Amino acid sequence: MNQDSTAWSPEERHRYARHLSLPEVGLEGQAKLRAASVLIIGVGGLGSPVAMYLAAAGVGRLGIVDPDRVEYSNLQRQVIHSSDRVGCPKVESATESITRINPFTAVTAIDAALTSDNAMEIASDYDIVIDGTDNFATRYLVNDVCVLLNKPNCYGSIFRFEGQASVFGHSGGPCYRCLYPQPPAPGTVPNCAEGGVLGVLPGLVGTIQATEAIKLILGIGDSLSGRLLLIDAADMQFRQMKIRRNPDCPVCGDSPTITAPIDYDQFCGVSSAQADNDQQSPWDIEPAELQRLLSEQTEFILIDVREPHEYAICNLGGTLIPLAELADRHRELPADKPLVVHCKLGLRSAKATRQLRELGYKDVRNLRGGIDAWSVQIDQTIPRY
Ligand SMILES: Nc1ncnc2c1ncn2[C@@H]1O[C@H](COP(=O)(O)OP(=O)(O)OP(=O)(O)O)[C@@H](O)[C@H]1O
Ligand SMILES: [Zn+2]
Repeated sequence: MNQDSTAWSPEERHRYARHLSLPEVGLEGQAKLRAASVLIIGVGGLGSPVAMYLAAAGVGRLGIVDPDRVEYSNLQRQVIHSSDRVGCPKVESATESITRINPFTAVTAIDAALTSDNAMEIASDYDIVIDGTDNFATRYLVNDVCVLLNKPNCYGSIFRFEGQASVFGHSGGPCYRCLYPQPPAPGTVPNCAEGGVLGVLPGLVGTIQATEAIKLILGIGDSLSGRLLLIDAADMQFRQMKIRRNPDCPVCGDSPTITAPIDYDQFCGVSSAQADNDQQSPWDIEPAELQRLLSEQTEFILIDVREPHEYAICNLGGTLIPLAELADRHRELPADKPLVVHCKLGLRSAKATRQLRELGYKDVRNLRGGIDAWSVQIDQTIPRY
């Protein structure tokens, strides 16, 4: 404990009054909270409620790490940020909010990504780590670092209406790798940007992560270590699954083979997927070239393979045939005219382009980077979503 636990200002006593009257917390517990330090990786959907509640609860020192800037599309769920902070570094915006909530909480803001090179050094300075990130490479990194440093990892993840939470690497309990030894194949699990997410869901999951951290600090209750909580917000069902430590786990098992952070992009196949993505296909068309075709009134058919609800957000006026319907509806398309296919980011339309070529359409091209690239490079009035 880095402070005299009996020295409390009148303001602090007043601020924490409802904790002080709770026998499980009291002055002793509040002193534990004040002496504690928690590292929050990512101040997005999950990290927002985590940081706000830990600050409000009186955790003495918070570290926040995130390389991102606040965007309008974040504000539907990332409640630590506000409209006037769009464009600001997320850690800067979060620091302001935390300090406004509780000036007794010290904040270390790191405006950078947690990587294999910096993670051990950053995490070693904290008692507990909270994973508020949205990608598999970082989840495995956070997991391994926590196991290697023997720090509990309060984990949460969200997708659409569903969430998960657990505590990994705590007093002999399992780790994330014990539960998921292998990452999913790249591109098989859509992220929130592609799949969408109910705005309130990270509030639900993030507050569970914050609750687990507070319980660990206070040494009360039964933590989620060894249990995976599965939340379905649509039906409001909470289920749990027992998870056990895997003695063959490469990081927390009996004979670990991972003794330092590895290359997580490579482990998750991100680097090769990125390389494939970066590699220009001979069937690609750049936004500028499509713009030229449109302005020269060249005869071609523009096809949008997104979903109707995406088309309603913004469109380039193309014919809407969602990718899943293409096999049935391709006959609507003329076989003798050039086709340009697009979607949001260029991945679904790359599949559609392949599919149409296999079906015998000879002149089919894919808008590289999708309507998102069009919005950035050609027409900023088209909203990015
Ligand atoms: N390696 C990392 N180190 C630090 N922060 C990370 C890392 N990887 C991801 N993050 C952060 O985790 C946060 C996750 O938040 P969230 O999933 O709500 O989405 P987002 O990336 O802001 O939103 P969207 O996907 O809709 O654009 C983001 O702020 C992101 O920058
Ligand atoms: Zn493990």
